[in-house]
Amino acid sequence: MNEDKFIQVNNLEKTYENGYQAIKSVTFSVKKGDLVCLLGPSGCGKTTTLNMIAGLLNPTGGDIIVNGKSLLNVAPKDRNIGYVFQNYALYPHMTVLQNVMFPMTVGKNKKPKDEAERIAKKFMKLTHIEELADQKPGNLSGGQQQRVSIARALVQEPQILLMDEPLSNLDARLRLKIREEIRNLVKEVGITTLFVTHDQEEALSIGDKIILFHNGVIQQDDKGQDLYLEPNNQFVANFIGNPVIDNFDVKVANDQIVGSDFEIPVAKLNSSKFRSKLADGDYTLSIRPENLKLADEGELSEVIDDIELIGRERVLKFNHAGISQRALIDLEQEVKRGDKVKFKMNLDRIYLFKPDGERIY
Ligand SMILES: Nc1ncnc2c1ncn2[C@@H]1O[C@H](COP(=O)(O)OP(=O)(O)OP(=O)(O)O)[C@@H](O)[C@H]1O
Repeated sequence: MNEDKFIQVNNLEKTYENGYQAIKSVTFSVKKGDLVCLLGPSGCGKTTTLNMIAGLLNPTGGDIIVNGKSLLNVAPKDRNIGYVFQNYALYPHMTVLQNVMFPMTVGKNKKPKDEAERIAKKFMKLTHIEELADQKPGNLSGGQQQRVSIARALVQEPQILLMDEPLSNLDARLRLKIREEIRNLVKEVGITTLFVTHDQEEALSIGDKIILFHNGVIQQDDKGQDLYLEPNNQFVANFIGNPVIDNFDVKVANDQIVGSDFEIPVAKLNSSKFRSKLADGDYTLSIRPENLKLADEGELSEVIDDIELIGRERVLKFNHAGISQRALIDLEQEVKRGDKVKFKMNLDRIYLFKPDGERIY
């Protein structure tokens, strides 16, 4: 078995019975022990992919191989996969201990009671719910219920763990705490995990890598930092980053990039960063707000409309050719609403996208 391809998804497809193609030839692999996030907007196909791996849905094409073995003809209960749902799915009439022990009291994984209890307590310790053993789920907070469902998924020592938006029912502060706990836990247990989320910040903070979906197609499969710094296309550039990336309509002609009220000679760009030849035509020039610097001379002359404080930085908002844009600056720099300023673009950090989203620079 190749540890780099512990999970191998090959040309996976799913067309629902109504003819809707939710997954279009998706291929990716996951390294043993990694925590990989499936990220994307609502409806992009994350849950469909997870459910095919779990065996809750049948693919209409392709294959899913885990630890060198295809899962396609293996019944869901025999796949040895742990699944943590968004809504916890705990048994309300059972105590926490009974819930966590449950998978070891039925079917082929049935274990003697004292052994089941010992294993349950081991995972309850890891998920910090030992003191809740005799409580019923109805008496627990959302975060505690989620810990119970994670402990219950882990007791069978599954070969992989699937988590579908496990934090979405928690408040913002608890989400931050539990996501750290989940990352520490899966690393401690060493279990290969697929984690579905629509929250880019969550994915960037916990994923060893991120697979970004849109319309049933993988847009980029990379480390978080690479999605941020080297987006494959316009969708990735727009989806990743907070505040969002600035986009300017430009035309390339006569070796100049011409926007509304600014011009950049193509010769000033870094020739090693072109992915293909820059033909004349329409493009979007994109730049992250932190790569616009206040300067005495710069490509953009703007009036600041609004200023927003976020942590140690400030977001300056301005309107360029009818579109609201942003620059991110340090707190120390003096700027007020209504000020006329100039921004210099870091030309090593701009992107040029064709109208179909393909990245050229
Ligand atoms: N049983 C079904 N029949 C037809 N279409 C479906 C069915 N289930 C899901 N879909 C469609 O397939 C697409 C992908 O759905 P999926 O649930 O995988 O998205 P998702 O990325 O997990 O989104 P969310 O975050 O909203 O759950 C959506 O457009 C959805 O409407």
